[in-house]
Amino acid sequence: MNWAGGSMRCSHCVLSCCTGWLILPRPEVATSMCTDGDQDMHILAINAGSATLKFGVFDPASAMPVIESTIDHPAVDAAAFDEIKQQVRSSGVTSLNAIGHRVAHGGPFLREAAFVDAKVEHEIDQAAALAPQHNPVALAGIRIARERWPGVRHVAVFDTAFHAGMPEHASCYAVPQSWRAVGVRRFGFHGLSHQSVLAAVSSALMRPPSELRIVSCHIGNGASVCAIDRGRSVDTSMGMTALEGLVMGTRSGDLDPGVPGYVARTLGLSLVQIEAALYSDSGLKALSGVGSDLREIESRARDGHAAAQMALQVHAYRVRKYIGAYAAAMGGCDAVAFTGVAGENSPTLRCRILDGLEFLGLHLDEERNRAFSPASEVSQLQASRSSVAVLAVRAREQWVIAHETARVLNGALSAEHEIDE
Ligand SMILES: Nc1ncnc2c1ncn2[C@@H]1O[C@H](COP(=O)(O)OP(=O)(O)O)[C@@H](O)[C@H]1O
Ligand SMILES: CC(=O)OP(=O)(O)O
Ligand SMILES: [Mg+2]
Repeated sequence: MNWAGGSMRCSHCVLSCCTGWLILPRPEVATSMCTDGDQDMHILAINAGSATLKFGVFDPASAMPVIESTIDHPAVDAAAFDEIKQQVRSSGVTSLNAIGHRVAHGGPFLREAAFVDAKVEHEIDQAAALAPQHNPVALAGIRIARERWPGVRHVAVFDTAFHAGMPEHASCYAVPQSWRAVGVRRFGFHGLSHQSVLAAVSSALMRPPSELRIVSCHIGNGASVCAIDRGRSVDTSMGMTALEGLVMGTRSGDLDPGVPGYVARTLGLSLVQIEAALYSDSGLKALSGVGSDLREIESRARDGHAAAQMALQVHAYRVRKYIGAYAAAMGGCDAVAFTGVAGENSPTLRCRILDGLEFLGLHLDEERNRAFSPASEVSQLQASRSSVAVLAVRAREQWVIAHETARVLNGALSAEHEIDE
């Protein structure tokens, strides 16, 4: 295997021209060719989201997972890890080189993937107030995994890292200096997903990241849009917390900052109650009245359920506004990409969102849109007359976690090697 400069390089992988960026091996050539005779490496990647727990075992030299699976509830507990361990065992993997954990918020100091030690654990814990639905769960996962696989190294991989270089005009809130001094600023999330969209779009369009202005839309239970300008996140819809931006399964997204004060005074709600309502009882769940699952809401809307139809319109309108705003932020847009479980699986969602963006030169091909299956990894969905590419991309967060974990592991191994010499 070719490891250079602490990041993975392989002559058979796509995007090898884009040194320094995530390189996704093409499935048809990656398996075995990239290993160059070295022993297989097995990395378990764990991605605890707000609605689902996804995991996979990867050999970082291969695009194909050894196993990849989703547990359809967000609980990260002993039972979930029994299930993971059992699936790892039945896949034939007998030992793991490392375990990578997705951690949503790295706080102000953790700007890249790192081994989990006491200091890193402390920072993840400190950032829990900024990601209350995610960081405590990730920490719980790290602690259970440490018990289940003693002796294996654990790496934390952060959603916020991809946005760490966001320009100040996008990361800054216009609030008093004393607030900014205690860390009130925008961070952004879903970085692993947006990072893999960048690689997939670049590969599909056969253009390097340095030539592309991409609006990446990650839509699952949590959802965010990212403006990726020539390889760099220059803005994203989530901010200091994962509450800002799009309408989500149970989260409100953007809100007039005057609302919390108003409902506190008129409804007598405490800050804790307001926060809980904005995280867990808002979004599609509040608007539709039939729960937070987009599949169910789309089905009810088809049957004429008025609140479900309204919820879908508000949801799509918010995404559409961000696409327009980010095209303006980047001075144009070459590609709009959809990823995340809902973004990949729902052609009607993509259609609703893009309806009205023809002024950008963006035209969807209905047939291609309907035909996309996440099994095909990435597909172009634009009509031939469209000057903006439209893509659906299978989210590869677990793969990015494994890739980053391997990078940290190999960095440490080569440092140990240098010391030995
Ligand atoms: N086929 C589908 N069509 C539309 N939405 C879907 C489909 N399958 C799942 N979803 C939505 O995706 C959500 C789960 O998204 P996911 O990205 O796994 O969640 P998380 O935010 O926990 O990472 C579900 O709650 C559901 O609303
Ligand atoms: C940050 C976030 O909302 O993540 P998820 O979509 O996995 O819940
Ligand atoms: Mg997720």
